[in-house]
Amino acid sequence: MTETRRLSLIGLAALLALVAVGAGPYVLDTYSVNVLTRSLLYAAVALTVDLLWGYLGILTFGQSVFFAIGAYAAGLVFTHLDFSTSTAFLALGLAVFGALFVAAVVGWLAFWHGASALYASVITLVLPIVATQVLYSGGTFTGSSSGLSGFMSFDISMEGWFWLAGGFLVAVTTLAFIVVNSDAGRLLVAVRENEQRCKYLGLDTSRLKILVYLACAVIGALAGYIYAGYAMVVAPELAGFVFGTELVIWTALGGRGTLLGPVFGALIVDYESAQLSGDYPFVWQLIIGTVFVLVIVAFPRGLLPVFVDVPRRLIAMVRKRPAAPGVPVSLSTLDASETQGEGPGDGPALAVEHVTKRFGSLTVLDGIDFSARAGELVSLVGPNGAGKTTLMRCIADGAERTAGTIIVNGQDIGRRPPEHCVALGVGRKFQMANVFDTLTVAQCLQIARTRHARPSLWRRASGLALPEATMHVLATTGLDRQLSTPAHLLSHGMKQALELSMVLALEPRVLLLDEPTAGLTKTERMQIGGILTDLTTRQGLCILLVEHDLDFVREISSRVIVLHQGRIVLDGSVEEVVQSELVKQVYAGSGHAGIAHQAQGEPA
Ligand SMILES: Nc1ncnc2c1ncn2[C@@H]1O[C@H](COP(=O)(O)OP(=O)(O)OP(=O)(O)O)[C@@H](O)[C@H]1O
Repeated sequence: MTETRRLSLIGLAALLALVAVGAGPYVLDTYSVNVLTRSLLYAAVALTVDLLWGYLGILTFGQSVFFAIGAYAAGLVFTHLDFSTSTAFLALGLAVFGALFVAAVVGWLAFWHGASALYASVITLVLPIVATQVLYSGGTFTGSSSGLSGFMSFDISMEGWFWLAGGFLVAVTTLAFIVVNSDAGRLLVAVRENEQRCKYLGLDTSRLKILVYLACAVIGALAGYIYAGYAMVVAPELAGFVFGTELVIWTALGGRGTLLGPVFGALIVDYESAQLSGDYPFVWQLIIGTVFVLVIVAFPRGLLPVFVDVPRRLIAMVRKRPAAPGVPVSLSTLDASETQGEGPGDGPALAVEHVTKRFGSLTVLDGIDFSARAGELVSLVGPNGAGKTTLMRCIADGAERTAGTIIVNGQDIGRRPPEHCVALGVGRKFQMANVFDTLTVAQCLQIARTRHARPSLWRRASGLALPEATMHVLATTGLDRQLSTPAHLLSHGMKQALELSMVLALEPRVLLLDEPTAGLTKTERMQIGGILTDLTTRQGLCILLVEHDLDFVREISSRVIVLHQGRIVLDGSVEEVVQSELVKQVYAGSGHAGIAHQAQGEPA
């Protein structure tokens, strides 16, 4: 399907939804129109819970607070300053800026560098409790536990409020649908799936989370503002933990990560709750709770995925092949002039000076000193626990080391986080293949190019230009024929190759590879060896390689550094290392006789 056709279909669906909203007051009774107006606004807030939880992986109980900020901005202004056109705009401004201010403070606290998802959830859990207490203690200003009522509002009919609430919901849902399905929206899934990989691809995930959180806060506040105008009553319960949790329940019930699921979940459950609370005032909550438990036990992904998956599987069975996820992407090679060619000049590409790393009283690295030039492949070998991976971590993340200096391309990395080290030219491949499992090969590569090619907020690109080094890996390993394959279906070797391609797509000048051949077949090892040699000799990359396969090290290294108990015991040519008595003792002493055996011509 072409992009134009896809966007036209979304537009058509939005138009049909607007027609349904327009027809609502003519086919529904007055009671239903009244209740559904509230449900439509609640559904818009449930949508923000889905964006944060379903797409970004942040379980939040605090979205009720932003709804209440919008509602109270209107309630307070219309109560204390009377209603007029100017006070209506004042209240709207207060709603938006109040929500932005609170979201900025909470977002900064919840998503600062290094904060875990649990930490963010706890903060959003505390938020409604604090907000409710503030409203309770506001005396006559906030109306305390009774809230505010009896204020004047917009002169709009009940049908008008229904259309306004419905139009608002259709607008935010359509917008959210377009954004989450765009190239930029895919970043949300990438962060949810593997935030660490995102950071090491140079993406500022904290900033992305805060931006989405701010947008969700504004949507919640606007819904609250409309609610106050229509209901003409606001109460502390709007900011409460119970409402915040209900939003999460509606999202889970409808199907998180689907947008439409939470919208319908909120509409149906809120509307039915209103009906049941009238018909069965003492047991309605028990009925709703029981249904929720049954649905979640039977359909852990919620209801919408069930309705969507069944027809999708039937179509796939008829076609006798699964539908390929995402649009087909065609690859092209970036022109050499378009790639970042900045090297370190005459100096070393990487300089490690007196680097020390301690975990409490345990010193894992002790005064490491070495440098490496562009075009050099330096292998880091040593027994298990020598500190090789820790040294890689210190080079790729400025916050890791305890002391010492690391200079990349002539620039001190200081205490910079991984995403900033990427900008200096560091690319890190992890020991275990670290990719985005639910995304396709092409989508993983698109995410890796985000730093260089800003993704669209509404379109999905059908072409992807990659640096020559990445194209070389894709062609050599055959990954270029599997662009539509989800990463979790790839073999171990292909996943390793994909991660290497992603790191090379960053156009690094210093490439850190932690056991890239672990678990690979002999053929795959030879392929990777050829690629690494090519990267150093032809592309001029500086590669630091951690490797246990000493045959492999011998074949491709320009230099070998031997680490033992956190210190460099030898830094020399392959032959020097192989001949070294000290190195033989290091390996023999630790039970790893690899180098010692090889020096005597025996297989490792
Ligand atoms: N987070 C941590 N807390 C405490 N000790 C740690 C931590 N991470 C690593 N270590 C210790 O640091 C030492 C070096 O670990 P590291 O993983 O760097 O070794 P390595 O040379 O890469 O080993 P291998 O070849 O087995 O991967 C080990 O003794 C390890 O137990």
